Amino acid sequence: MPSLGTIMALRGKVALVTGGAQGIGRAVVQELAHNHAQVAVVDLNASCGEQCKSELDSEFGADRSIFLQCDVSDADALTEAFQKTVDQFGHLDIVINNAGIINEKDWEKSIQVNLTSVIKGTYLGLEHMSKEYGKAGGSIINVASMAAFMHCPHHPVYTATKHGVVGFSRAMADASLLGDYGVRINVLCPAFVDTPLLRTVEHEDCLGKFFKYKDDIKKSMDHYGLLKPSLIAEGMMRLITDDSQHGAAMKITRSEGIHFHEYEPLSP
Ligand SMILES: NC(=O)C1=CN([C@@H]2O[C@H](COP(=O)(O)OP(=O)(O)OC[C@H]3O[C@@H](n4cnc5c(N)ncnc54)[C@H](O)[C@@H]3O)[C@@H](O)[C@H]2O)C=CC1
Ligand SMILES: CC/C=C\C[C@H](O)/C=C/C=C\C=C\C=C\C(=O)[C@@H](O)C/C=C\CCC(=O)O
Repeated sequence: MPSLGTIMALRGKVALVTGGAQGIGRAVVQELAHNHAQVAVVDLNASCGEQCKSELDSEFGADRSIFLQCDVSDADALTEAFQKTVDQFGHLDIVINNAGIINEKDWEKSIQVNLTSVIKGTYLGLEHMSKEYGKAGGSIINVASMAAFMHCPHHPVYTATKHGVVGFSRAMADASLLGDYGVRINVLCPAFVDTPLLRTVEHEDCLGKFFKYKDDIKKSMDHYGLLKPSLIAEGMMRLITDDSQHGAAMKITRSEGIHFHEYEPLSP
């Protein structure tokens, strides 16, 4: 049952979630709609996106969401998705750059989706929310991973992209303070989560030369355990609704639950 405070915080708010049709993004979309936000589901997968939209319409009504098929690595398409969201709902308050892949074979694609698109999505979010553009402010959450605090030998480029997402997000949080953007920027770092992404480690096309380590990855998953997408959505809602959170790196693990990485403070 959503808290009254959360509903009050999100009623009338507009959120854009990339990779919102499945997995973690789908759980976040569900929680946002459940708390009376309007949601733009941005995803490459048309069938999953249409299914997601149909489910949201049935539960919350057709005016609660839109589905926009988009490859986030296509900068023009992502720009158009942001604009269509504002055209549909009138404004934008929350951006969640969540879409991500594991592909150590086409590692350039991994960088495009996991890092370049997060940077572009952050800048697009600022164009539609930052006071530097005459907008009303908002919140951006970028999705990294616990891989950002480790050196995973089985997926090194994925690991690099997630390290990059953390570093970029915290740097932009500091820039937002210095520039008085009025936009809070945080990063969410889950451990292993039970989603379709984990199935990609079964495919040589995704792990490439590291495919021979797939059993080691499974041992890691067994060791650290799998989280439910709903717990990640719970952490996401805290970052969205807690105005004191800015420049935070939220970690979510089986061992520690929802907690934060300790850093030096941002610029005074
Ligand atoms: N599943 C896990 O164990 C963990 C996942 N993460 C991160 O969480 C985020 C979401 O991952 P999951 O929900 O697990 O994955 P998922 O594969 O279940 O869902 C990802 C969604 O993103 C979409 N997507 C992929 N490439 C896209 C593109 N180029 N343009 C638009 N949409 C695209 C997919 O169609 C899918 O609907 C990713 O950034 C991932 O790196 C972080 C830590 C752990
Ligand atoms: C093939 C990759 C599959 C999924 C992608 C996912 O993003 C990768 C996660 C990689 C590592 C997960 C590590 C989980 C760690 C924990 O659960 C912690 O309890 C303990 C480990 C280290 C703590 C390091 C720290 O907190 O700084």
